Amino acid sequence: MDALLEIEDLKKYYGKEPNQTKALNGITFQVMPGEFLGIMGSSGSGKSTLLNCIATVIQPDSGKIRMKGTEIQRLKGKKLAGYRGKEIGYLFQNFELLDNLTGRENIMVPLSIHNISEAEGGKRLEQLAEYLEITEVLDKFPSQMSGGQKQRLAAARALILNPGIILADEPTGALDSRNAKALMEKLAGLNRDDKTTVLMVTHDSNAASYCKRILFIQDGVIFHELRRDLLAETQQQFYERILQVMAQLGGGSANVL
Ligand SMILES: Nc1ncnc2c1ncn2[C@@H]1O[C@H](COP(=O)(O)OP(=O)(O)OP(=O)(O)O)[C@@H](O)[C@H]1O
Repeated sequence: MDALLEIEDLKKYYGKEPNQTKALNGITFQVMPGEFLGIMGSSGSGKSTLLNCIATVIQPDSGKIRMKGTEIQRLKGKKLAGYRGKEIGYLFQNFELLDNLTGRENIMVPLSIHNISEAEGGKRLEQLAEYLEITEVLDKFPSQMSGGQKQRLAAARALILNPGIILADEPTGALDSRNAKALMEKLAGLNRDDKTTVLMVTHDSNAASYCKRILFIQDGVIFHELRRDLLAETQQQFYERILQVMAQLGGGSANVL
């Protein structure tokens, strides 16, 4: 099977010597179609920089990012807009909903940007709303919703155009544990049943235990990988392995595992 997303020797340095930060210092990995991949690491390890490079929010200094074989740094104009809007769905920590639009209108934003009619997108909207349990807030404004409802609504917006991959940056960061669990169960369900590919950055070991594979990054490089044994390992056992790696993070990659 061909990889959906390929990251090859990605580097991004901020500032100049002697005060340079090597946020990404040669990161290489692949995301296969249907994967649920987590990226973990302590604060400042380069996680958001990585996601922002994939989302084309920032340009890496060197290395390659390929989506379905196409090098995204070469995309321009319509093709770049198509990649940003249709190939990736972005889920942010702080929801990033538009306060003066209703839930339904927020989910429709990507449709109108890409000139897709309400009739065409409406059916998927209703299905997503039902699955994500947000039907009752579709006509409310974000200020009238709970944090969990806002994030599930943001997930519907990220999914409305059926993107190749969901990029989630600390999606449970602003949620209490009950809402975090509800969101992760929905994302895991979409991954399992619809084969939605998810790449998620998180600090939260509980959220990470829903992933099938986790890359741990430290000082801009990958220093460890965990893969869940889906047949022999419970989610709780995987969670405990994640905690073991996290406990050693911050102690320097040389003495880990
Ligand atoms: N625009 C910038 N200018 C200078 N340094 C930056 C910039 N953005 C990030 N950095 C530095 O690059 C490193 C990686 O930052 P990044 O935000 O990618 O880490 P992170 O793992 O996402 O952290 P957190 O978990 O705290 O969000 C950090 O040392 C950070 O201070």
